[in-house]
Amino acid sequence: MPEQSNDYRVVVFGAGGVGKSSLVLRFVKGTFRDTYIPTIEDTYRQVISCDKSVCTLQITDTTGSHQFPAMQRLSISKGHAFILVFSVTSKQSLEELGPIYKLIVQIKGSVEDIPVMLVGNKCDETQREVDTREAQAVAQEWKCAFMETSAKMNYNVKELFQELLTLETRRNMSLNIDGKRSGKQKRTDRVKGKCTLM
Ligand SMILES: Nc1nc2c(ncn2[C@@H]2O[C@H](COP(=O)(O)OP(=O)(O)OP(=O)(O)O)[C@@H](O)[C@H]2O)c(=O)[nH]1
Repeated sequence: MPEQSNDYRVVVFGAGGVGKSSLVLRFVKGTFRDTYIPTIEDTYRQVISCDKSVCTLQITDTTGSHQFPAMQRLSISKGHAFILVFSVTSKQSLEELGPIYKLIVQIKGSVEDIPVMLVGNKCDETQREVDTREAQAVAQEWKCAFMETSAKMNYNVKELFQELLTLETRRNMSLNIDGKRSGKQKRTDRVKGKCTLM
């Protein structure tokens, strides 16, 4: 799918089977499947309203299997916002996000300038390995937002993408107020004004 210059690019990372594709498919198509089909990489587009115009949310669902470091770096370089997904049923899936978070910081400089959401999916499951407080503590340490979701029950899915846009809107506003815009920040400044899902 060709990229367009006004695309706002969101990249979804996380270990295999945590529910990345399920979250994206629930959001974009409103569907959910119980069967597990591992993803190589898929990209979806969703039109969103930005102020008085529209722009496109481009969502890249990455593979949960081993992704080549060069591919990971490329996805991060091109991304404007990131969703880091783990499953609340797997502590290991939360731990596996550590290296990807560090790579984002390394490539982007700081996560304070870009919207990053830590997401605990499968919160409908009762057999938890990660409780909410534990995940909140990680999010605090990483200076990013946190949300629990269930792609299965359609819980907090739309809210997750809306929150990401709200973070971006706030970031733009604070940049406007400060009047400071470095070249790097300007590159990610794709959506303007108040952005909402259509
Ligand atoms: N209970 C529950 N199961 C879910 C949820 N989201 C996804 N699943 C199930 O978890 C399995 C894996 O979901 P996927 O969306 O394919 O996971 P993924 O992270 O995209 O996996 P990879 O493509 O390997 O990276 C599937 O069987 C889904 O039905 C959820 O919110 N709750």
